[in-house]
Amino acid sequence: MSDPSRPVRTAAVIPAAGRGVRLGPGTPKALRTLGGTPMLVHAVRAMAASRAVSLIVVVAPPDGATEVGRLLHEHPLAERTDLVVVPGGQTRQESVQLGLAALPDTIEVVLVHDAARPLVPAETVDAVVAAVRAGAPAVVPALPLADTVKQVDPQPAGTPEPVVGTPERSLLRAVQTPQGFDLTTLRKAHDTVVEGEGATDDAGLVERLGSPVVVVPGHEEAFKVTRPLDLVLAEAVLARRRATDGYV
Ligand SMILES: Nc1ccn([C@@H]2O[C@H](COP(=O)(O)OP(=O)(O)OP(=O)(O)O)[C@@H](O)[C@H]2O)c(=O)n1
Ligand SMILES: C[C@](O)(CO)[C@H](O)COP(=O)(O)O
Repeated sequence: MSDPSRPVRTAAVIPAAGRGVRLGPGTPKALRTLGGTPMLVHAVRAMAASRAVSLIVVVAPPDGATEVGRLLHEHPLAERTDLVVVPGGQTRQESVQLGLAALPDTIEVVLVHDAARPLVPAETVDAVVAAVRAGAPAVVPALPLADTVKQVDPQPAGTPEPVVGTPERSLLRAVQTPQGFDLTTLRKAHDTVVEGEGATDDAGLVERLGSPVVVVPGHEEAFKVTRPLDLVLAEAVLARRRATDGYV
């Protein structure tokens, strides 16, 4: 177990290079506004709200790094948090890899947080950091499922899909971000696991190395803005926070 009084340099990589196809046509998802403020700015503030995080690397749309840099300049953070913007790639995995490449070797713990989860509370971020600092090489926040899940035999659109199984729901968790890692472990995972091997999150890459991954409690407000209805929910959560918590 590490000495909790020793400062551990912690960074956050925020992949924000996706287009947001499922949200519908428009500007890249991370730049769409929530309560008048770009989703990305909310996500950056959520990471900076954790006192552990001293560096944030934002991975911008490949042709949008200058615009994102300008935008973040207009929404400055407290002085204790450094900010770097790098251009992203064609897939989330590639974008995270580009973000990791921008981290100095002095960083020991890295969080990877979707720009598309703008409302994650600071307590969730801190719980992930604490679990990595306590010795887990990979930590994911997650929640139990509300729905029953069926495994199907996929068919072309319009054809009913035969059910082939019903996994035991109590054993399943819906995984969120930020996911936290010992930086050496995550770099090794990204260097080792080839794109397209089916990992849809960073912890999935670490699992493929055979390294342990643990779950800590996630939060309902850490949901991913994926489809139009998610934006409605996000606006409502934000309005409630602004009315009750003085959130900006
Ligand atoms: N090439 C990509 C693709 C995704 N992401 C980021 O990964 C996070 C999670 O992805 P998701 O919510 O699925 O975003 P999109 O890929 O933009 O969504 P869609 O699949 O609907 O286009 C987002 O913050 C997104 O910006 C990224 O940095 N680079
Ligand atoms: C990383 C993630 O947010 C964990 O739930 C998720 O896998 C990203 O989903 P995507 O739709 O594949 O970008």
